[in-house]
Order: sequence, then structure tokens, then C-alpha cells
Amino acid sequence: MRRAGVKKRFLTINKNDDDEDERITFCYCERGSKDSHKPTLVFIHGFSSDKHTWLTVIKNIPHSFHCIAVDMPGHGETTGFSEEQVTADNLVDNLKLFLDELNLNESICLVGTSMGGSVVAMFAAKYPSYVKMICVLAPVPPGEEYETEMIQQIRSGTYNVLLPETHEQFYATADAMTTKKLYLRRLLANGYFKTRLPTLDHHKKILQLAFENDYPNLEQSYSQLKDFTCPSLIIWGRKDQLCAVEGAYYFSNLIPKSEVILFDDCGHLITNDKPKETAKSIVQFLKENHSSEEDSKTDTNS
Ligand SMILES: CCCCC/C=C\C/C=C\CCCCCCCC(=O)OC(CO)CO
Repeated sequence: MRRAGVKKRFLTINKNDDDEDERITFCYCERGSKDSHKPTLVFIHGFSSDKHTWLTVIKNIPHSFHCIAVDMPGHGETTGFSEEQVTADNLVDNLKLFLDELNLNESICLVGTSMGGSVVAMFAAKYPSYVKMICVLAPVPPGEEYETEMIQQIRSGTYNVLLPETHEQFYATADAMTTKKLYLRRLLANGYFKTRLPTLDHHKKILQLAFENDYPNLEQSYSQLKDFTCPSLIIWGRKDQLCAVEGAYYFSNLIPKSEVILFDDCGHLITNDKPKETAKSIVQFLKENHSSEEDSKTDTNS
């Protein structure tokens, strides 16, 4: 935590004043504070992951930028949710509650990876006025056209492809998800199991429900992005085995003002494989698009 200079914070929100059960406590990491001249960067992690996934990236972003990485409902240290409530719609609407509570409702750059990228895309489609720009890292593309062997396996119930339970499965998942060599992999696996095994059944349930309910509707949920006029950055690894890299063009064709960056030698875990390059791309994108946004309504999508 200290390496990225972030502070851990909690924020409790009453969704219903009459019902204590409808209280959610968000846990998030923050560095810096709101700056009227620059958008705040809000980072959304992927499925079964948490806010820490972003520290590698935040470390490489200048301290002048206000950064927030939040644990989404059903993940990390955010509490007040049952599995059945962790749906795409709920993630989007609770992210809105979180942003409202922090007064971050007009000038943010929302950044998400993987399932978090999907949440960012759906959020921008539903609440475009909240964001100045978005950046999605390998979000889940819709439909069979983009289905990888890994997605097919998970969809048919082989959850350990994404949620390994044994050391062998962990090494196989790591091989498929990242191009970086794992040093001290047994130690790494042990660390992983220590935090993830207690939440395994919970995450399996969330995954099952997501494939049943949200996955078939992805195209519909993304469709309003066709009217999203803010600058959008799409980042993908050419060696992604989970979310097909062709998905980058699905999103760039859909979003009017979008740009694509593909990293060589990069798997699905972009924040792990290319942390410096990701930070650099985001900062560059912010500099190019922020202050000039009003007078550059041109279409950069070729
Ligand atoms: C829960 C609500 C869903 C919201 C709708 C989103 C997505 C569409 C639904 C279903 C596909 C399920 C996800 C499959 C792939 C996730 C990959 C992923 O996130 O990888 C992590 C590591 O596990 C990277 O940090």
C-alpha cells in the first residue's frame, strides 16, 4: 500500500434509512484529493479481484492526479452484499451511489479492467453525464463471436479455470492469464489461496449467476455507448486468452470517440503484465483529451 502512496478508507452508505440491512460499506484506496483542473481517476478491478490490482498502475501515475481504487460489492473489503445482489445492474448503480457520496459526479475518468471494464462501459452507457472520459482494459466482449476456449470452459461450469483450487490449477491459470514469468510460484500460490479460498464458493456463485443473467445481455447493456461522446481509451493485450483481442475493435466500432492501444507480449492481466505502459497510456490520454475537450468534438475513430 505504501509503495503507491495510497490511504485505505471506508465509506458507509444507507440505501434505505428504515432498513439497517440496506447499508453498504465501501472500502477504497485513495491518493491525493479532488482537483478542479483535472479529472479524478476512479479504478474498477475485475472479477474475484480487488482494489490492490491497481497499485502497480497507480505507482506509475504522477502524484498530481487524484486516484481512487474501490472494492466492488462482493469483493475485497467492501461489505453489505449477498451473492445474488452482485449483478451487473447492481454494480453499476452502487458505483453511482459511491460516486455521489464522494461528490464525484461530473469530472472523473473511469478506468476498469476485465469485468471491471465491462462495468465501466455499462456505467458510461447508463450515466454518461458522470464521466469525462473512460478507459477500458480488456472488458468482456459480447456474444459467441468473441468467445475464447476459456470463456466456453467457464460458461460450461469449469470454474477453476478462473478460480483455481489446487497448486497445479493455479499455475495453469497464471500461465493462461499473464505473460510474466512467476518467480517463487509456490509461495505466490500459497498467498493467493490464503486470501481466495475463503471466498471461493461465494465467487463461484457470482460467476454462475453472471453467466446466467448478465452475459447473455452484454450486447444490449453496451449498446447505448453508440451515443457516448466522451473520449474513450481501449487497451488490450495481444496475448489475451480470456477476452479475445478482437473485442478491442468491437468496442472501438461502437464508441464514437475511441482509440485503441494493443500491447505485445501481454495477457489478460494487463495491470500485471504492463503496469508502467498502462499508466503512461492513461496519462497521455488524459493530457491529450482533457482541457481541449470543448473545442475538439471531432471523431478520432477512423
Ligand atoms: C458479476 C457481475 C457481472 C457484470 C457483467 C460483466 C461481465 C459479463 C458477465 C459474465 C462474464 C463473467 C466474467 C468472466 C471474465 C471475468 C474476468 C476477470 O474479471 O478477470 C479478473 C481475474 O479474475 C481480472 O482482474
